[in-house]
Amino acid sequence: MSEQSPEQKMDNLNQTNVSDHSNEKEFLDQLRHSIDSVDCEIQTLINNRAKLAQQVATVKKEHIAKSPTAEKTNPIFYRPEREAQVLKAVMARNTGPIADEKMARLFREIMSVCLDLEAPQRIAFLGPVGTFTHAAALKHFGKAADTVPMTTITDVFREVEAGTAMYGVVPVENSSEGVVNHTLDGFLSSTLKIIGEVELPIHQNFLVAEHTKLDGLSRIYSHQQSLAQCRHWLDVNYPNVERVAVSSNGEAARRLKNEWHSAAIAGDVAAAEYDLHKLYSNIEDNPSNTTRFLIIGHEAIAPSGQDKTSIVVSAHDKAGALIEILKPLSYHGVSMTSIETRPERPNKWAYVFFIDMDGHVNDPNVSAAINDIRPLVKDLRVLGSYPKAVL
Ligand SMILES: O=C(O)C(=O)C[C@]1(C(=O)O)C=C[C@@H](O)C=C1
Repeated sequence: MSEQSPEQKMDNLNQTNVSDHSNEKEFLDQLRHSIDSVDCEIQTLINNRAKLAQQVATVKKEHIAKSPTAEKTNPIFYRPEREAQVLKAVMARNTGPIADEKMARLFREIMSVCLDLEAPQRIAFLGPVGTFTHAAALKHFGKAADTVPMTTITDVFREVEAGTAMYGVVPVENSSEGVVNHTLDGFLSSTLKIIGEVELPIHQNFLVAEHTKLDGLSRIYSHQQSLAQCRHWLDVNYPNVERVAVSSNGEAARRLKNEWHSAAIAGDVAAAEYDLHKLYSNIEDNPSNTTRFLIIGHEAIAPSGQDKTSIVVSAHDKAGALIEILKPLSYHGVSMTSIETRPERPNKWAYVFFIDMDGHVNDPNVSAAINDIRPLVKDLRVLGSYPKAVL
């Protein structure tokens, strides 16, 4: 009899049901044996994929070596547009039973390891360890990246500008709290580009340590914003326990190490990082609360097929200036996805507008709209075109 293909073996097992087997243990052994052989194949295939990524790395290095001396730079291994395409393709062809997004997360980690083989990536993020920005960095780059906490948003910009970190991750807006001014202002004094975005649903957990005495809780630590996001839940469940605002959720989680009478409110990454137990999950009053983060770096990113472009413009101080700026977008059929205003320091009463639009700066309608805006403003800078968040 000819050897069965892995697919045929799977079909046979799927068609058998437990009750057909007089010996349950025998069936379990058979299933586990099949899992072992599938694992073997997956492992070989992942290593094959990694070898291909290593070859891609060689091509990238050779390309730089062949370029004229004046243009010689370090090869760029991280390609966000390609990663976005890979993840979208994974989701599009997925047939289950694993959900599309969960399958894409598995591939996210495989690509993270492949990129690490090409060249380890050092990523600065607004720390400390265990914050939602840390979670965003891991979600975007995967766990193989070397993520390094920074104390302030300015430090993240500096670290990337200096080249000590290749990329940075900073929060830019929260669906209930609004924009993060420090991040927008960071772009006014930096030449760094936006090379990607991450959206993270903000889910809060009620965390305790192994040594916590639940009947003696006297303090709940968290960042002020997180305490506010869980106010109703706390009023119902712990109305008489003191709420203590600390500098970050990561710091709240860290404090439980030495205190038996305290709990913390923080996300999954903090729970894992400080080995805490999730007594209650998803305790936020608004379950659709989401934070958006930006990835900052030096390079311009090629189109992925589903991109966003961010610009910052410094408007003339005259009536109707903003209306004039927006007209070319509508004329060229470019859809604006957000606009934020910030004071243009040091000039008193002058403003800059941060505008996000659909499309890549290489798209003819986007570049035509930007070219038409230029003569209408004092200054215009394209902050970057980058793939829309996939996961
Ligand atoms: O396609 C590339 O340029 C690769 O380096 C390969 C690969 C991958 O593993 O698929 C790895 C890293 C890049 O960020 C994008 C994709």
